[in-house]
Amino acid sequence: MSELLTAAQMRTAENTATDAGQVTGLELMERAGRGVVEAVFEEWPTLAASRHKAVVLCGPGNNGGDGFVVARLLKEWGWEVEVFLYGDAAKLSPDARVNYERWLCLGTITSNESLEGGYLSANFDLVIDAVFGTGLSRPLTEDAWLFCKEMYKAGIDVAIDVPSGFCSDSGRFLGESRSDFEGPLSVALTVTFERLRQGHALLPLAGVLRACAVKSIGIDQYLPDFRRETSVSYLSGQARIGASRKAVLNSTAQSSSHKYSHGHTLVLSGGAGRTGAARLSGRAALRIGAGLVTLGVPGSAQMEVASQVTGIMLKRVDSKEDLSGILEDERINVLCLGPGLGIERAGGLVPVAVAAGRACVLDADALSAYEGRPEALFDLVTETCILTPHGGEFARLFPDLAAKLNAPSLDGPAYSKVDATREAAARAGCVVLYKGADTVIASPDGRCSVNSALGERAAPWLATAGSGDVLAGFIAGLLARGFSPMSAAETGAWLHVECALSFGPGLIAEDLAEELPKVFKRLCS
Ligand SMILES: NC(=O)C1=CN([C@@H]2O[C@H](COP(=O)(O)OP(=O)(O)OC[C@H]3O[C@@H](n4cnc5c(N)ncnc54)[C@H](O)[C@@H]3O)[C@@H](O)[C@H]2O)[C@@H](O)CC1
Ligand SMILES: [K+]
Repeated sequence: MSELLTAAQMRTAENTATDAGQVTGLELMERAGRGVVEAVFEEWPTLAASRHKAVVLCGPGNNGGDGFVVARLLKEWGWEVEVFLYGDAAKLSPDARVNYERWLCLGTITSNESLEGGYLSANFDLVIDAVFGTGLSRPLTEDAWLFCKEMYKAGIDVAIDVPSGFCSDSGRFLGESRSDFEGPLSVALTVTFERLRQGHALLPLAGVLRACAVKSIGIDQYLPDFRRETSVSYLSGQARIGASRKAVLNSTAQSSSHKYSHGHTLVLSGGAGRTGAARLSGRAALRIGAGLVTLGVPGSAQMEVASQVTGIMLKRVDSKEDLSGILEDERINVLCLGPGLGIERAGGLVPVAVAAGRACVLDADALSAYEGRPEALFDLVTETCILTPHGGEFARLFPDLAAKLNAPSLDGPAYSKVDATREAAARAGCVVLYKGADTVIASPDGRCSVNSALGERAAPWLATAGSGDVLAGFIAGLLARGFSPMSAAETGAWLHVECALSFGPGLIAEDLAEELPKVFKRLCS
């Protein structure tokens, strides 16, 4: 269950299932409502044991329909339930209408005038959001916002499918940000169906969700064929590291093969006083399993680096010619450039490094050196390269994509970080890893993954100086071990978060690579 779905993919699956006569929309709605109640009792078992008071806020579409089902089921369970409706009951979608009428056999619809003045927070144990789901196609209208705002102010306990107002493909709140609500936005439990939606893994929505439950509504067989290139994988949870990757990682701890059979990574360092970043990358590459790591250092920094490293070799690299000379050694199969490299030095060395045809991680200054002339970089790089920009570097290389991503989203589905990273990879012609707590990795052929450090994998302490240098080193080390660029980026990013979670708060960048043995031991046991 590691794929993320777009609203369109889910809708297609639902339609295929109903067109095939396997199930009706009404039955799917019943299963969805039942799934929500099940998830609530699983999350808070004490709620199942006694009577409580719930309020369900329903919208005009099928999300609202799910809400009417939940209201009925909780009422039948013995709870006190109130229901609010946004919109005109006469215009409800047909399935929602059926469930609205079923609800009216058990209860009433409370007038929306009661919503104001803290009514929700004062009167209910559980506030359930069934206003809008995956059908939200435009920013909330003013009256829709007024309705939803009361719910946000009270704090949403349960959001059905997606918290209302957020786009389930992009994780973005549609429209301009609301100056009349300052949050904090937080949703205790979000219940969705069959798979997480893409937006559940992306910021800002992913930062709002405290827990997500995924419930089956029996249409798994109608979901897209995830072996196709259009799917987006979700790298989260303990089970996300595939058997083959695990085997290779396992061998890093046990192998008796010759060091050169595990690859040789060359990390290029900046000058005196700026060598720490490359040292972090080098150490990370070594820890993750590169057989050998060499730091390419300018003469002025040789003493500084020599006094700091053990287990890593040093080579003097002052010029392009020095680098070309070193690369005559064909056992060097990976280069890592950027951390602490300096813009000027990067501008000189990147073309030589990339032209050597080895696998290549380009990070930090190796990317910033191409600000204003990104095409020059895209002309150079090949499919053996990986670009690992953070937000600022991404905007330097892909200013138009960054602008699209940052512009207010006026239509759903909104342009997402997945869209931007995929476009970037296609344009650059290589794997792009767009960093963040919601790291997105895309390859030029359209394959894409999201690696999350949010929700159950939240590791805010990972946002520490030097953390990105370690990630570049992890990826370089995995490339040295023979991982493909996409696989190296995915596995490196996943392990990066695992190390942070394993270490916990107080982490500094130096700790990340040192935590790897513990993470490997757990993975391989
Ligand atoms: N289609 C199906 O078979 C199933 C759908 N399910 C539920 O149905 C939801 C999707 O249902 P819908 O496609 O009906 O969409 P929604 O219920 O999410 O919203 C659509 C309704 O909201 C209105 N609307 C959209 N944007 C608005 C805005 N900015 N301001 C005011 N009104 C706006 C639309 O006019 C429409 O009436 C899912 O999220 C899920 O909860 C589940 O019941 C499972 C089965
Ligand atoms: K909702």
